[in-house]
Amino acid sequence: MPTSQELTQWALSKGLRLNGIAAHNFPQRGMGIVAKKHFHAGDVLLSVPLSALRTERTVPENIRNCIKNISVQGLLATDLMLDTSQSSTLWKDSVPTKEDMKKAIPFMWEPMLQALLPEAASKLLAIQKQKFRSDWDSVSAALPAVSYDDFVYSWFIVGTRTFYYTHPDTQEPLDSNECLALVPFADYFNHVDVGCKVTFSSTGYTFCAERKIRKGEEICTNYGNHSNDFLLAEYGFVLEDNKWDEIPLDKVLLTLFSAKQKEILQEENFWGDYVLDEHSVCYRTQVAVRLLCMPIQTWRNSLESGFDDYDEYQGAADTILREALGIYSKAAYEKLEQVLELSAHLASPKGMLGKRWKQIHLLISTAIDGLGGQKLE
Ligand SMILES: C[S@@+](CC[C@H](N)C(=O)[O-])C[C@H]1O[C@@H](n2cnc3c(N)ncnc32)[C@H](O)[C@@H]1O
Repeated sequence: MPTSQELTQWALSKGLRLNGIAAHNFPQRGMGIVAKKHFHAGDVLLSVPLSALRTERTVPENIRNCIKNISVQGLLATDLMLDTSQSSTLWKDSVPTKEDMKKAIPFMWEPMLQALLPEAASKLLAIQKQKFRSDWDSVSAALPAVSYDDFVYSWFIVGTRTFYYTHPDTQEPLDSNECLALVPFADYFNHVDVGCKVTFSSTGYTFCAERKIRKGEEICTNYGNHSNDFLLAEYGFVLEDNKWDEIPLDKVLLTLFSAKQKEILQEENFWGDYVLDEHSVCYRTQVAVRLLCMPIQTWRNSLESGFDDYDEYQGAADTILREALGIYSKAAYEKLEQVLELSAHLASPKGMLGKRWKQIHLLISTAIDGLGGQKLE
């Protein structure tokens, strides 16, 4: 693993401007960025010129031309995998190893562990599998000597480290999933729910302090307002404190509605996408559940005038929610028990899955308590 000084020198040689920050190894999080001095809100921490980026256009033509129908992530991964240039060795040596990734990234887990993922993470995994399969088909057809294992590793190194990027010449981008760039050194920033300010312009990326930062503190960015299920599936970790966390409720709620009620909710655009966050169930959920306890015309009138949280139907709506959440809570508890039975040699996935199911169980229990229900085990 290169030293912090070596990485600083390497970054400077690529034209980056570091203002009192350095790469640093943090326990449980791998490489991150540390403040070497005090900062005030608004201070510039790091500037990265466009010339330092790895984008679709920096991939050598011989690679670009020989692979058909590949995503930008797949193309960057192929380039990274085949890159033996001296100038990127140091950065390549600083990113997590294949073994680290195998422990953290659910895509690389064995099916028995994948089956223990929460619903939202599992759905994301299914999408990844489809996207990866398509890229792998294209790469293996063009470059038959490439190893599957190496490509999976590179694909996730890219997936966990890219920033939103569009070339200055690009008009309106069609698909934001294809607007990607690797930003070496800046990709050492770890994630928090509210991170330092990142701006992208025609000259590159600028990272600024969003608050006072003390010397010695870790400085993080925000990869997006993601739930912990998203972070788990896409990045291989979950946050302890995450103001954006939420869990889907469709599985326990959709079955409660009759065909007629489903039709009404679909007509009014309130069918599905029900979620629970750390405060309460979402507005969509409240509206839909009211349909289960209100006369249809009263429900329609309320839809126009706005639902009053404390009207005469609140108690009935709470009872329905309490029962549905109770079922969810029991299922979460059973999953947690299954996770706790996993063998000790699976410590990393076991720890992460256990943490996530505990968080889910707590979210549900807190919501039930908020409805006046009994505290759950
Ligand atoms: C963009 S990289 C950040 C640098 C990375 N830590 C490294 O060692 O190179 C994203 C990866 O860092 C790790 N990471 C980022 N934020 C984290 C956090 N808050 N807690 C634990 N791991 C985190 C995850 O492994 C994630 O896939």
